[in-house]
Amino acid sequence: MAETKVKKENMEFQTEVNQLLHLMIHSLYSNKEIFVRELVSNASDACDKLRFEAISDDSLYEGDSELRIEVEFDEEANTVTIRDNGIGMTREDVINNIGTIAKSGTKEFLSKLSGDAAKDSNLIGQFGVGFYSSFIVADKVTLTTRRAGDKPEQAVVWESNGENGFTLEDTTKEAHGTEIVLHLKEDEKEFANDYRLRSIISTYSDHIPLPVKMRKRDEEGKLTEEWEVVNKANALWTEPKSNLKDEDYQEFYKHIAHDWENPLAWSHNSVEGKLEYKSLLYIPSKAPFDLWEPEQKNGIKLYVQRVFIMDDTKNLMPHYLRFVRGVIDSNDLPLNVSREILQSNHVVESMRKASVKKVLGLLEKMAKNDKENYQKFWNEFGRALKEGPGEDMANKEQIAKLLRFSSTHTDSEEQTVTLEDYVSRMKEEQEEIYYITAETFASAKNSPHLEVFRKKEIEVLLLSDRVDEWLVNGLQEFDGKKLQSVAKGELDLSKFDTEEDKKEQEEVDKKADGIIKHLKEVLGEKVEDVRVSHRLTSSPSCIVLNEQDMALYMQTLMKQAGHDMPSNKPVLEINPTHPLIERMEAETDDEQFGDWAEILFDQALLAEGAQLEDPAGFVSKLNKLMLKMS
Ligand SMILES: Nc1ncnc2c1ncn2[C@@H]1O[C@H](COP(=O)(O)OP(=O)(O)OP(=O)(O)O)[C@@H](O)[C@H]1O
Repeated sequence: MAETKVKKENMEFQTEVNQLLHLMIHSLYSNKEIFVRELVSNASDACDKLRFEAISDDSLYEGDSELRIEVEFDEEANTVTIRDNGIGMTREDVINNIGTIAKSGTKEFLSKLSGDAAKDSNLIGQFGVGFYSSFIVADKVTLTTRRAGDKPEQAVVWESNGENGFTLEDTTKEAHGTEIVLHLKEDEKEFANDYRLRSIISTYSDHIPLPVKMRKRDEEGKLTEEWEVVNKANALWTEPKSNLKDEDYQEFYKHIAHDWENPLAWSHNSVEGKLEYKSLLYIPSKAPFDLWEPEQKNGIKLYVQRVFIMDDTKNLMPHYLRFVRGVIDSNDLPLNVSREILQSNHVVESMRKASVKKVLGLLEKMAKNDKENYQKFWNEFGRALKEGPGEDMANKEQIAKLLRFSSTHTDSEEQTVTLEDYVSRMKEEQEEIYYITAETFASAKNSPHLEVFRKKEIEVLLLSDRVDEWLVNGLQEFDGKKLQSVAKGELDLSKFDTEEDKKEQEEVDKKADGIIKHLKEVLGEKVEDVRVSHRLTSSPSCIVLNEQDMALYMQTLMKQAGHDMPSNKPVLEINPTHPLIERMEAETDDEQFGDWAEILFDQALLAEGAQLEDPAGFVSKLNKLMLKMS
């Protein structure tokens, strides 16, 4: 059978790659040398993958099992070459991996870029540029690769100038793995230099567990054919802590997390006894771009006896701690551990439990000793941590102490109030922790439900993150004090009332009997009940839900997302001392009263972020009233 061989073909970059390349070249000029780290990281990942696959099939090594990365340069040709004998890529892999961006959320990410180089370079850092960083310094990149186990003739060359797409051509490559030649731009010659490359490698790649080699020099300083290892090549997590400096931990973090910024904190542990493992866990300083995507790309790197097994995003950390990065290296798991085994393995379970404790302990320490950094952490990852009490009952108490909120005490959007702070400010008679949930901070802060609390100077937590309803459901109580929504159920604040207040209230209640009855008749099936409010001081009415009901703005969101929401009827509460209600009481025209009643009800729904069933009807009634006033 005649073999159809593709000689050379031209292909286009995915639109997003073009955009990213353009931005990168223009935003990252102050950080050019990171291309070495990015390419070395990829090479080391490729070696890890081969080592893992070779556990079940060691013919993949093709007789060369000493995994390594080689870095070479040619001053005259103005090139830098980075080579690995890792897993390599097939033609199809190259098309899928290089020239396209498989990351979900890429479009959204690109739309966030502002054109301001400094800001964008930060964002690009979070996104991770990987292979494309080659084009910061090169005007042509040639990548030659062959998948381990394939025939030498199945190799392929990919080439691009970063602007007009790329070419793919079949070739022959004896060694498996990948070689990348960077043809440096005229003004980036400085990188084709022995000293410069060595120093970049030792800065960024000293502690990756693989040797990075460069050509040895002879006594006269001339390059020889021999290779020497230029990084320390020790798996950082296996080193005793006393050998390591902060910078070592920081650079290693950047390598494994594909991040550019230093982490906020880390915890390095060596566990011996029943189980033996080492862990190195980091809290990043910036949320990765995919933190809110359903699936994350990076997570914890699982090693077994120093052999990389897989990036795990599900089994070694709970979902609410999905931002944690690092390495766990076990001596107890079998080398051929699979994803399925990970899901129900008691060794994994124990390591996970202990690692969660480590992370929570690390956060506790930061919250206590380094408030500024903790606030930074909270602003980036607080919403993820808020998923904790619902997800991890066993650590609920500990997580609760780490939570930060906005409250009427500060009235500021920045979440700084702890539950312990709140409890310490509770009134003597107060037994519950009051909160309100709303779609935005402004609507929480300005909610009519808060009026009486402000008057009586009782603090209320202002919750406006999407996850907050889920949080309060999971948390239920703190320090023996129940969390109570100020917008749900009958509110009894009588214990905070003076005798005089109580008497006044009774009179108001009595006086309101007539209008309450009238409103019930008019609103009929729309409401569960109409009653006098003990919540309002300056608004005429508000909506109150049952204890178990989801907040109205959440019901709206769920409906929009296509969920069927059972609609329990709400309670309308009115403030009989409000001039509007007093004016209504005096109304003798039934039709007019009906319009007022509906408007009163609808506007209370609107204030809760609910959607009106008949918005046009509401507007026309309002217009009718306005015309009468004019
Ligand atoms: N040296 C290599 N050997 C084998 N495969 C490679 C190599 N370099 C890159 N790849 C493949 O190309 C893919 C894309 O690489 P790229 O560096 O763009 O992104 P990444 O490493 O997946 O993520 P990040 O952007 O976070 O670095 C990799 O996931 C890998 O599958």
